[in-house]
Amino acid sequence: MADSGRLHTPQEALESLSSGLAPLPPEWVALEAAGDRVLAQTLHAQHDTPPFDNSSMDGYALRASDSGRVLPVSQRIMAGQRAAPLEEGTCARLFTGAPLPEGADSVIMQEEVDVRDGGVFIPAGLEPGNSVRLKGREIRTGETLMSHGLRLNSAALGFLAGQGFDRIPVYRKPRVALLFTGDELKLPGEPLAPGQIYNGNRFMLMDLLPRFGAEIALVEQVPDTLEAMTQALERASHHVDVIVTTGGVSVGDADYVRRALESLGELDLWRLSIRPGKPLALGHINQCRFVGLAGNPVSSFVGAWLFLRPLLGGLQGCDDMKALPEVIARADFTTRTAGRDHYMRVTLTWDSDGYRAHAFEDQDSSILRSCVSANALAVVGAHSQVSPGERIRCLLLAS
Ligand SMILES: Nc1nc2c(c(=O)[nH]1)N[C@H]1C(S)=C(S)[C@@H](COP(=O)(O)OP(=O)(O)OC[C@H]3O[C@@H](n4cnc5c(N)ncnc54)[C@H](O)[C@@H]3O)O[C@H]1N2
Ligand code: MOO
Repeated sequence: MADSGRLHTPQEALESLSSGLAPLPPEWVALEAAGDRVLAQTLHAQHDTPPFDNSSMDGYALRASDSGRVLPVSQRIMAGQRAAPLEEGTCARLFTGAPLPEGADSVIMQEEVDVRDGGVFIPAGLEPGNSVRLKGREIRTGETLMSHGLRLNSAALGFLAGQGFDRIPVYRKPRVALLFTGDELKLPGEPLAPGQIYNGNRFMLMDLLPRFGAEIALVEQVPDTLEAMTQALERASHHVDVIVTTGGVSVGDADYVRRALESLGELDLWRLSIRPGKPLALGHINQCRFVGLAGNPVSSFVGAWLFLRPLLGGLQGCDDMKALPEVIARADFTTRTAGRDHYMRVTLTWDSDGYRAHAFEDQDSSILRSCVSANALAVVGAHSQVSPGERIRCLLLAS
């Protein structure tokens, strides 16, 4: 049972989330579907890359010791062709990526030669190895190609393709249920009656969580009753790895989420000493993790970056997602905080003095506009003051 009396630190929330956290089972996926997935095995090079010595220039291959004279051209080699051994005292016309013929040890680019009747004049002093990309220069057979836990970016996919991998072992994506509370919520396209608003969190989280590797398996608008929320949580807990709710975790008369959770599982922690996002609730129903984000859109947004990203990262076996990258920036604003640490939405720009942080003027947790241009969260401790030019810690919003 969570201690409802005091506010918890973000560190305590992260510790609660990481307790018993293990990657989901691995699965094999096609290379083209492996972008942003996390490697479930360390992979080793299956062959040397490049697989053969080849030219890095359009030009001529020769024995470096033959430079300083006119050499007849004995063959022409395009990329993708097989080369014959280089005849003594000749050169081979070849192009970038073409295999170096056996016997040649050097390439000269075509701009540096003089093509004459009967051959090509090669200036003296050519060094062996010139403009040659040696077999295995990038990686050799058996060397570690990529380590378990790496999140695969576009370059990694290209590199794996270069090694001939067409299927990749990755951790299963966490399946997430998104449950929205709030009888005032409608969907864009529907008319708004007095007192109603559109469900912005739905579209924000459906876009954001897949960027953290989640598969959105269920999206539901739950009526504001204890029974409806209990039933929705119960149903979802059988189908997903993580249930995310927004709204209904504070102290209002319609805030049923915690009670519904406690009737089915455990509330591990409730309320953080942060702004925005104070009423965050963490818990579980059997193996299914529960994260109750505060309903204010900025509270949901910030809570997703600070707590759902590391949780989803842990379920995918990715250590890099445990914490957001940090930089120090100079504040471009003045602020004074009360009793909670403030995660201010800022736009970082770079100038000759380093990073500069511009804060959106209205930092209320209902103002999602403050997040639209934000690329970082500036962390300002409780009971403190920031003046322009002061150095502040900023967490980069890099998924
Ligand atoms: N007496 C107190 N009142 C409140 C406290 C408190 O400590 N004592 N905490 C405040 C803080 S801080 C926050 S944050 C909010 C969060 O409360 P809930 O998580 O219960 O959220 P709701 O009350 O359901 O909604 C808050 C606000 O956000 C709007 N909302 C909700 N869902 C969505 C959505 N999907 N898309 C767009 N907007 C949404 C909702 O209409 C409310 O305006 O509680 C404070 N109150
Ligand atoms: O904690 Mo609430 O998110 O400040 O408004």
